[in-house]
Amino acid sequence: MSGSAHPAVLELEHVTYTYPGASAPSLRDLSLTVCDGQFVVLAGRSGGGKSTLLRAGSGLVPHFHGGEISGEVRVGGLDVRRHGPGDLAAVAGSLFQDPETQVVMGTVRSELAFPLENRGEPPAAVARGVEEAALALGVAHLLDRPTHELSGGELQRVALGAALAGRPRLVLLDEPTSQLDPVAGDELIGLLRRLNEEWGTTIVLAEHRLERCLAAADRVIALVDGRLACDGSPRDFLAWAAREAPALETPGARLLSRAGLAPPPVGVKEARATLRAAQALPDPAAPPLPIAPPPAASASSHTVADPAQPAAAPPQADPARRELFPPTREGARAADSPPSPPRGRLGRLRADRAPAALRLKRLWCEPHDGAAILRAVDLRLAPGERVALMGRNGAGKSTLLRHVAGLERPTRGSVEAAGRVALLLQNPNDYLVHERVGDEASADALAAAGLSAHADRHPRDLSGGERQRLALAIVLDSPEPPAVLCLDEPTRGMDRAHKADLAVLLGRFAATGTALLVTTHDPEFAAAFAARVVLLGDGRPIADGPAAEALAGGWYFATETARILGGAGGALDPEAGAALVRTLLAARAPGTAAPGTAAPRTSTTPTEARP
Ligand SMILES: Nc1ncnc2c1ncn2[C@@H]1O[C@H](COP(=O)(O)OP(=O)(O)OP(=O)(O)O)[C@@H](O)[C@H]1O
Ligand SMILES: Nc1ncnc2c1ncn2[C@@H]1O[C@H](COP(=O)(O)OP(=O)(O)OP(=O)(O)O)[C@@H](O)[C@H]1O
Repeated sequence: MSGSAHPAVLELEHVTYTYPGASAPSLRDLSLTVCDGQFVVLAGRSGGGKSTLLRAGSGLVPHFHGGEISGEVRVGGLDVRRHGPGDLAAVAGSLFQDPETQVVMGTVRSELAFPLENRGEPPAAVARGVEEAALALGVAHLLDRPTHELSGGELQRVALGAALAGRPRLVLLDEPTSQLDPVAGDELIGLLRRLNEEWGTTIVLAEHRLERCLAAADRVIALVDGRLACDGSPRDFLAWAAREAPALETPGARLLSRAGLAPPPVGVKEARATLRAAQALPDPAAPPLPIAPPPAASASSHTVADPAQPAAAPPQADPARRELFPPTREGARAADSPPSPPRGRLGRLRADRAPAALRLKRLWCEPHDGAAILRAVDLRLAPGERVALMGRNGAGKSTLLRHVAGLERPTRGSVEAAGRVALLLQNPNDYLVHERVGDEASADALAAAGLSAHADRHPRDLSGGERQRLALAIVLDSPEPPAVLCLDEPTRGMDRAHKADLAVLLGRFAATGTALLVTTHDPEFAAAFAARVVLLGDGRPIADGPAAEALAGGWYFATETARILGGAGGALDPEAGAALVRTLLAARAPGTAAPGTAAPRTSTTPTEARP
């Protein structure tokens, strides 16, 4: 794919790179050329080397990370060994996986201005560049806000704005949509496509959720264990994936997931047709919907534990833990799936009478200097309930979880939990305190997170997806399952196979009576683990109902869901795919409107008049 008439902007020649202290190279004899005007997607499962390749393009490898590099990397003709990130920034703008660490300035305006000022642009050009970037990224309303107050998605957009503000020739992006809501994610890919088509900007983008970006790409490079495994058009890539991925699989196949490969990119129109076809078919494999009482609450003390407290010493194996962390991943997969929650009106009645695992009563969060973030939120979770908390960037999801876990006190209203609340914050780095992965969590928890092989490494040296899984292992690692488990975007940076594993693990927690409250922008993951979706808008639930209704109906999810299902011709992870299809089909049960037309059920939470 390098035979373009356009000049090369990123060239790698026989590059082998090993991080300091690492036992094996993260890039192996990698040669490729990206030419001006290309839109390249980097694919490959977690740990394959995508971020390392992007770091080489920005000069962080080797200048910041150190390590050993052989071969040659040139960016805009500049040899990366002789030119550091400062020089290369004039050619390449970068968005890394953790916008928290990338955003350095105090306000959004100064963050967007920084790269332009750094280049010595006159004030008028800086002001214009800031305005353009803010408009393009939809962050103009945030310009004077302190960056430390921004939500995860807002921060991601600001970091990208700063990367684009100087109109670089090459843009390197590491999972730029991982924290964006579906609409913002689509807009971002659309924006990159426009930059690419109208300005000729070269895009190199690493993503796990290929269904969203593959249609925009004209070239896909797949890395497996640091080697170039495929380099071609999206069509070539899919053919390669279909051919090679099963061969990479262990029996029982998760199909394409081992290589982190996703379903074919289809247009939304085509996807909708597939969705309609799937809905028209009866599903003989769909299990009956059992009505079972939820498990009894295990405790009734009205306390909210401090999740900031470090986990107790690695616990001893006990029966409850064995149930949560079976010895091997395969064992985990073979474990019985969790009991389905009660369905239908009878189920809801029973759930309403059962003791709550969590109750929010007219919860308000009102900062001194701004509009209310949470507005009279009423929410009740039964023990074992599996709830996905969804909604656009800045809707208040993380703020809600922080209140549930006691990290923030409500300005009005109350939070009651029937025992310990465990919380995984959005930034995995907040949890890493030891020098060794093996010291961060017990061997069982590491095994459940698929990290046993990394026990002797430094936590900060893990790839983004690996670090996210480690933070999860730390939070889930305790002698007793918590009464309430809150996870804030736990699948960030995770490939499909690990997402499916997490859904199974969460199911086991729910089966022990833990209520799950999990924020996610990923409808596929929500379909795989959640029975109920609460959609937050403007600080209060605007829809609250069975996952099937929320995910299959309404404008918010229909496009995204259709696109994912559109590729379901055997390529979705079977578990997630089956759950999604069942969810969609269940949405057609008598009494529910057809997907695509159903208005999500509105919750009973009224707006409280503000004083
Ligand atoms: N700073 C580092 N020090 C040592 N090893 C590292 C470092 N960063 C990444 N690695 C290792 O290099 C390999 C490639 O990691 P990389 O982050 O490039 O993968 P990736 O494909 O981007 O993964 P993900 O999708 O999880 O972000 C992995 O084995 C990872 O553990
Ligand atoms: N101290 C504060 N003062 C004013 N506004 C704040 C403060 N902290 C957060 N906000 C704003 O409150 C809103 C809700 O933030 P929150 O992080 O809860 O959103 P979210 O739904 O989790 O978003 P995302 O999906 O992007 O992670 C955001 O617009 C954020 O900028």
